Amino acid sequence: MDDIIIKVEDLSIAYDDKPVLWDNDIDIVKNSRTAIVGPNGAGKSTLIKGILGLKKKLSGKVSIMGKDIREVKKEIAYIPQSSSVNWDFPTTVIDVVLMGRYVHLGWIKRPAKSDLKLAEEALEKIGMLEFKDRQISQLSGGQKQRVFIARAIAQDATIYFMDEPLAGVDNKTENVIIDFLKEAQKKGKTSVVVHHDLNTVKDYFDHIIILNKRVVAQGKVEDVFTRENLRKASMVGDFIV
Ligand SMILES: Nc1ncnc2c1ncn2[C@@H]1O[C@H](COP(=O)(O)OP(=O)(O)OP(=O)(O)O)[C@@H](O)[C@H]1O
Repeated sequence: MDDIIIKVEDLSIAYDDKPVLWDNDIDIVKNSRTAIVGPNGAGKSTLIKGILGLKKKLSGKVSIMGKDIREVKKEIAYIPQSSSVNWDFPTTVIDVVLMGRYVHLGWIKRPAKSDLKLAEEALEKIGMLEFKDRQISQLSGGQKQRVFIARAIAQDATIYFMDEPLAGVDNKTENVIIDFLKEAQKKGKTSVVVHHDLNTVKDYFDHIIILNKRVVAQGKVEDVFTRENLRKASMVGDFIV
């Protein structure tokens, strides 16, 4: 039996009385690289927000590492959809990465030299150290996404949630992100990633949740990533599994 790190029971979420997730039971396997796939409007972002307690539930229960989200916040890194972030906010690259350290700071709430060192190392890892004093508004889409990855690296979380981190990024950034996910897995971490490109699912992930308001299938990529399940989620298109 696989170890379950996130357990979702009976989760339903609605916007203005319109249900977007309905009665979902989901198990996320510890130390997996799990993709969430589904057509536009399937509720993928809403599922992540529901798990993280950022959206009010109509019903349901979520436990992470056997606990309520409020007790395990330090262990969780969340990279939201790039388009939902206000990139005009006046702040520098290094300050964004340092935010990853804030969950670890005590009541004084000021990053120490060691935090700065970790933030710089994270930027170095993703090839962005030379941009550390730049305003985030002055970065390309791929560079912005890499800064978010650096923030997640600096946080040193146990579970990484990413909402379409590969949307609109260049090849180099895509490789940086996938290398990060694979390296994190080697260190025992778990990642849960909203993903659009069905052609790369098999290379990038080992587990998958196929969603269309309800979970159509979940499990190992090799077992459930089938044409039949994609069809059930209305998302085969011209894709051949
Ligand atoms: N703040 C909101 N208020 C009202 N409706 C919303 C809100 N956010 C999302 N929705 C609706 O909920 C449904 C699910 O949205 P969600 O963003 O979770 O889907 P998704 O699967 O992530 O979609 P995409 O692949 O297009 O990003 C959609 O019909 C969307 O229009």
